[in-house]
Amino acid sequence: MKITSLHAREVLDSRGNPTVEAEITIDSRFQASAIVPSGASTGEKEAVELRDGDLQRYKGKGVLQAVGHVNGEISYALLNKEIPDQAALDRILIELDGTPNKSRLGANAILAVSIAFAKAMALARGIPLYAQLETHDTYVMPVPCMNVINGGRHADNSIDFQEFMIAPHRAHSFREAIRMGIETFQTLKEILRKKGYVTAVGDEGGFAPNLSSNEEAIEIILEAIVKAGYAPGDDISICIDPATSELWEAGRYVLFKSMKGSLSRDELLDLWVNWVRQYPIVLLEDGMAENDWDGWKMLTQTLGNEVELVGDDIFCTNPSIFQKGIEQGIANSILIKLNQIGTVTETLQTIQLARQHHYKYFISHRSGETEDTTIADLAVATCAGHIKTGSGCRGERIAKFNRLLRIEEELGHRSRFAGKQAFIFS
Ligand SMILES: C=C(OP(=O)(O)O)C(=O)O
Ligand SMILES: [Mg+2]
Repeated sequence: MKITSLHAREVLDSRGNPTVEAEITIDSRFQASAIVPSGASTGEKEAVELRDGDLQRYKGKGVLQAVGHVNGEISYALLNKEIPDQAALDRILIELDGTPNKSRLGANAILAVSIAFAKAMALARGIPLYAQLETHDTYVMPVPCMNVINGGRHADNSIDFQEFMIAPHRAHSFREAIRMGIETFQTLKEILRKKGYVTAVGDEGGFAPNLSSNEEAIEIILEAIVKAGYAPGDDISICIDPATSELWEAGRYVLFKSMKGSLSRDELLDLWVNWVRQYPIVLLEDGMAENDWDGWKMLTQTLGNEVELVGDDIFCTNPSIFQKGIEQGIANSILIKLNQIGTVTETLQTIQLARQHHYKYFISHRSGETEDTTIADLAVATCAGHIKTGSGCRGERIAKFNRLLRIEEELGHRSRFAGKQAFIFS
């Protein structure tokens, strides 16, 4: 296989910020493109997203340097060379960059090329992207964990915690799960409207009302589940990502939006214990901050046998940081975001590590997304069992749901819906 053309350009993500799109042609015939997403509540150890910093363009957020690296150095290294597979391509990109965090060429430049190559290889082999990423006889369709109430950095409202998701797990298929989730989402909208709350949405498409407390977010979602005709816990459970690294300040958790006060790690732990025992919560992501490893250990020791504890900011999809976390008994699940690490190969390595150590892995979008649907294929390819990709009213999130609906139809009897088993304690 030879890359016969490679071109990048600056396009926009769902927040209207520039991002990198790369277009690759293999053997002059197979052309594919990929666009990288972008986070807002990013982990400190994520691979570096290169931004121009030129305040005259897009308030410093342009990505022309990263685009230039694809069109210049990266093209020069790749064009017309024999590249047998993804691992070989990603090795060249990593070595060319030469830094531990992809800060020279930019993880946005590198990942766009890495994903576009995977797609072009799939075309060249005449197989779907999910089969190119991992080939199995049968696949697992993921439970869509739909973020129906947004807070934290993803919405200008009164809620401290970033994501309140519903997981419609008691379904026979992905198609049915989506219907259950959307019915609940639309019922939630009616309830919010009747209570006089705004029904405008946050970055990931969940509603962003000014609720009176963080608990009210859970209570109102439970009300919507019941009103939509489903049983909380049996049919639809709740997942939360409070994104607590954003709250961590001088050794305390500052709830700056709701109570203008702060909690110690023991107090925050108490809050999670109460919530997990009181509500049908099956998954808690980033329940402690990335720089609070002691808090994470306490959280895992206390709740690690009751609920899926997902590490996002603390692991950054990075196999060596994750390895350390495993050794220290932190979490029982890892969030997977391709752009936190910057290549397809390293993402798959991290997933492999999770499998070896019996951790769950949860595939995720970013709060700044695009029409690129690679994560839908990644979730199916790796039989991850669950995916979070927003809610039911923003095109860049719906694009992933629609891709999953098409994959399920295409696979027919070669797929089964994950159901509640997707979560570590079902
Ligand atoms: C998706 C998330 O948000 P962001 O993309 O802003 O990091 C997250 O924190 O899990
Ligand atoms: Mg998170």
